[in-house]
Formats: sequence, C-alpha cells, structure tokens
Amino acid sequence: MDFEKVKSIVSDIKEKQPEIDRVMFVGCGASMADLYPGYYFVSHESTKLLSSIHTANEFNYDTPKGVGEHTIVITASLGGTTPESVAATKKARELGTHLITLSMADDSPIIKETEYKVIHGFHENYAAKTEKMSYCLAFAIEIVKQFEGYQFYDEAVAAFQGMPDLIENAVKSVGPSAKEFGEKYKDEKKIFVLSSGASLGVAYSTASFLFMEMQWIAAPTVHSGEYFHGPFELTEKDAPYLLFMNDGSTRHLDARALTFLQRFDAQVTNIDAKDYGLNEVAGENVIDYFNPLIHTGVMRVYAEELAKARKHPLTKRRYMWKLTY
Ligand SMILES: N[C@@H]1[C@@H](O)[C@H](O)[C@@H](COP(=O)(O)O)O[C@@H]1O
Repeated sequence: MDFEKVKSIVSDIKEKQPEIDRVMFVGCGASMADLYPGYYFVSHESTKLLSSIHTANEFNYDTPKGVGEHTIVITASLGGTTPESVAATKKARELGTHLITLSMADDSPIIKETEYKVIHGFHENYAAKTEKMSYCLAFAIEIVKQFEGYQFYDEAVAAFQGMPDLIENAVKSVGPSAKEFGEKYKDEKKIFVLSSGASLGVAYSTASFLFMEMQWIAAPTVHSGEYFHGPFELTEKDAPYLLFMNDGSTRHLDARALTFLQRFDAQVTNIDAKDYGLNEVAGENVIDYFNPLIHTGVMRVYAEELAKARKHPLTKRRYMWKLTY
C-alpha cells in the first residue's frame, strides 16, 4: 500500500476544503464490506465527522441530505464495472463531494468517473486480497488525523507495515485447520457467521459472498453482541457456526457468544485474531481496526478448502455473468 499517496490525496482535499463534516463509504457486495473497517474507524475515533456506509443504490436512490462540498466520499469496486457503484461515483461527483475511488482495475468505468483514483492489488497473494480494505482504513485514519488529529497515528502506521507479513505467515500455517473446516462443514445447508467490532463486515462478506454467492450455502450474519437478543434461540447441538474472534475492545462480546455456543455443543469454528499474533504488529490503541485484515486473509484459505471439499469452485455461479438483471 502506498501510504504517501493516501497522505497526499487527503492533504489535497484539505487544501481545497478545510471544512469537511462527513465521510461516506459507498459500494456493493464485498467491496461495501471492505469499506466497513474505515467507516468503523471514523465512527469510533472522530468527535467531529459524521460517518455512514451505504450500498451504492441506496446512495443513488435515497441520497442522504447534506452531501456536497463538505463531504468526502470513498467508493470502491474490485472490478470497476458494477453499474450501481459506477452510478454512485458519478452522482457523488455531480454533488460536488471530494471523491476517492478504490479499484483493482485502472481505466475501468468507475475509475473514469472519479476524482482521486487508487489502484490496489488483489491476485498477487493473500495479503493483496486485503489491500482495498487497507487503503480504505488508511484513508479513514489519515482523514481523522488531518482534519482533527489522531493521537495514535504512528501506532496505526506501524501496524500497516506489519500486516502483509503477518497475513502471509498466517495463511502458511492454517492449512490443516482450514482442511478440517472444509471436511466438517461440507454437507451443511446453512452456517451462522458471527463477529463484532470492525470485523462485522468480514462476517457479512463471508456469509453473503463466500458462503451464499460462491458456495450456495445459506448464511445468516449475526453480530456477537446481538446473538443473545434473538438468534441464540437457534443454538443446538451440532448447529454450524463460524466465529471471527477479535483481539481488542469487543473480544468480550465474541467470547460470551463462544461460551454459550460451547455450552450447547454447537459446532463452532473460531478464527481468532489472537492465534495469529495480531497484537505483535498492532498496538493496543489501534488493534481493534486491524482484526478484519487478518480475518479476511485467513478466511480465504478456509473458503478455498470448503470449495475443494464440496467440489464447488468459488467461481461457480447460477446468475451472475449469465443473466441480465
Ligand atoms: N456478485 C458480485 C459480488 O460478488 C461483488 O462483491 C459485487 C461488487 O463487485 P465489485 O467490487 O467489482 O464492484 O458485485 C456483484 O454483485
């Protein structure tokens, strides 16, 4: 990730408009989920900036009031062609916002509509699959730092530096447990996916894209804190769950859900950020925001093993790429 580019884009915006009052995150599907940690950062660390996240067509058809010259909008699209996200980018530009777009595809329709383009990696390795998310988080941190100050900025920058190696080392070690996951869950018709804090987006994206879209397995997303307020009634022996356990402020929420699941002998797989040494690269003041990166990297290997065990490639679709909708 090119942190200098992040800094210079945010400085450029600040020079043009020192009075920013909101930051909006807009995308579809996995790209929207990748924006979640950035949104979560601003909403938790800023005392001045309003922060919101939207699926692109909500932004298009029910545009929040007050979006304009005092707004920074970050849009994202991996392939750069998702029509709703392209339209949202165009709309954000027309509304006079300061517009940053993250995409893997230079020269794509979404990149043509934007003001500040950021091209990220994806296919190179597992760490690269978290680059879009990293950029978004880096922009969120830089925006808060430049517009109001962020006490733990250096700690956050140091954490970014350590993440790619941490992810690559983690994926090297997860093979056996990912295989076991694939074998155990291969005949399941549904899997409940839990997390909290900045990793809620990872739970959502695992459930909606890796499981529902790519494996055709029904997968409700449950916030660990919300689990006790309804969803826990479905907990029973051998019911399949996947938990992304955070290291940081919301660990208590995840641990409480895990204890209850174990009490009733549910089948739980726990992808725990602590098992991969997240705290060795991310200090205690910033660790909350880096959980999604390690969870995403590790989950990819789990998804690949599930796909192998089910003989259902992650690229298999019924409608996408086949029908007009
Ligand atoms: N079915 C796909 C999703 O898998 C993808 O997450 C979404 C966003 O794609 P992109 O990030 O390229 O905009 O588009 C489609 O709806």
